[in-house]
Amino acid sequence: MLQQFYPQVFHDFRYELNKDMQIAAAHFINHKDAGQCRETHGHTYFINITIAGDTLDDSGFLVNFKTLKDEVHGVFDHSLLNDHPSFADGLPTTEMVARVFWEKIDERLAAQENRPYCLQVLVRETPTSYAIYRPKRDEHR
Ligand SMILES: Nc1nc2c(c(=O)[nH]1)N=C([C@H](O)[C@H](O)COP(=O)(O)OP(=O)(O)OP(=O)(O)O)CN2
Ligand SMILES: [Zn+2]
Repeated sequence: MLQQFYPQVFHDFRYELNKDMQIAAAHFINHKDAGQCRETHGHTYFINITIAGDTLDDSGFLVNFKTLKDEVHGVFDHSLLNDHPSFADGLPTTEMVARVFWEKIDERLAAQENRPYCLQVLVRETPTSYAIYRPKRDEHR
């Protein structure tokens, strides 16, 4: 599958993991330049999340894969993205979706003692369109 090709992030952490998931969600882009996307429509979003760190927790996990699924799928699956406060500006574009997912994941990871980092969130909105959010080094909490 095309979705199984991922752009890589270069880093020097000891461990890296990747979590894939899909969510079904609707959105509309509230902007004059959005064309047909101003109307509410749905996508199956394909998401790949890259986490890295030097230390594992006492279960031997960098982060539990389930934690990542809970933060994204658990919150956004089968929803209208525009209804979430994170998209109050009315612009749940692919780029913004990737950034919002990164913010939620990074906040959760900041609470872990072993402190893994989310280095990349890839969001594929259609078979021909995807966006990536990669934080700047000083952007982590
Ligand atoms: N930079 C962005 N451009 C567009 C976004 C976006 O989020 N960021 N979104 C849209 C639409 O919401 C649409 O869902 C995706 O657009 P597009 O890739 O053009 O969809 P198609 O399936 O029609 O693509 P084809 O390759 O032409 O079949 C628009 N732009
Ligand atoms: Zn769309």
